Amino acid sequence: MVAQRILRAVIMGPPGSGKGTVSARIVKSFGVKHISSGDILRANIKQQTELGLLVRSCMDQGQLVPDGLMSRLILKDLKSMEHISWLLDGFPRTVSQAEALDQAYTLDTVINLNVPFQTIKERLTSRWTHISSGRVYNTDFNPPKVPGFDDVTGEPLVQRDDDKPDTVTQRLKAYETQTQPVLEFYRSKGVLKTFTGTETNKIWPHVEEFLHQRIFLDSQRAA
Ligand SMILES: Nc1nc2c(ncn2[C@@H]2O[C@H](COP(=O)(O)OP(=O)(O)O)[C@@H](O)[C@H]2O)c(=O)[nH]1
Ligand SMILES: Nc1ncnc2c1ncn2[C@@H]1O[C@H](COP(=O)(O)OP(=O)(O)O)[C@@H](O)[C@H]1O
Repeated sequence: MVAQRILRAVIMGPPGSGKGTVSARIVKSFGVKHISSGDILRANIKQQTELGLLVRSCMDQGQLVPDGLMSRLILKDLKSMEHISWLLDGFPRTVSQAEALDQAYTLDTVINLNVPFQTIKERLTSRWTHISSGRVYNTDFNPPKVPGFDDVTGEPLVQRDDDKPDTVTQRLKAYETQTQPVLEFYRSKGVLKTFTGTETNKIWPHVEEFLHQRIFLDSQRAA
């Protein structure tokens, strides 16, 4: 099913909560454009752009990239997508970023994946990533068909530098102090929808059902 109207959505949750995995399913079911801030930054690092050189050390240390830079980057991208439904993943991550987004767009919904930190730590150390597409695998949960290689391109997979246990701890701290307040920001606007669990396969049917209803209700209202 393709969304009947332009959908403006954000997916949130701690690092490793399954944002990328759930986003891929949303793209497949609803035909929206997935915009992942982490994928955009990693592509810049890989291509050794000026931006890539600037953000590399922040990311390696599990710290957030400065707000102004991040907001300019994402809002510029969104400008070229006025008539496209999108799902933002990894942005906003601070209240300042949420305010910058709020000044430019009204969101339909914010999907929040609430997964315990202990579950996350185990997942991230076994995450394998195809950097240029953002596709993620996991040695237990969704292993690639050929170990170490991407299913679609056959290119090698890598373990992200920031998925090392120490850096994961740093990223979870950054999430608690800087990103959790964003949940309150969206709760007060009435757009936050939280899904709690430890397994993506159990969370996903609820997300899918919610989005079906959301899109259906909105298109009825617009009619
Ligand atoms: N064991 C397990 N791993 C999962 C589950 N859902 C996602 N993963 C894996 O956990 C890691 C983090 O998921 P990802 O979607 O990249 O999370 P993000 O950091 O929030 O975008 C990846 O290696 C996924 O393949 C799950 O339900 N169980
Ligand atoms: N909106 C953002 N603001 C600041 N830094 C960001 C943002 N998005 C991504 N980053 C940087 O990129 C890193 C990786 O982000 P991401 O790929 O979204 O990780 P994960 O999905 O595992 O949480 C973050 O730890 C941070 O350094």
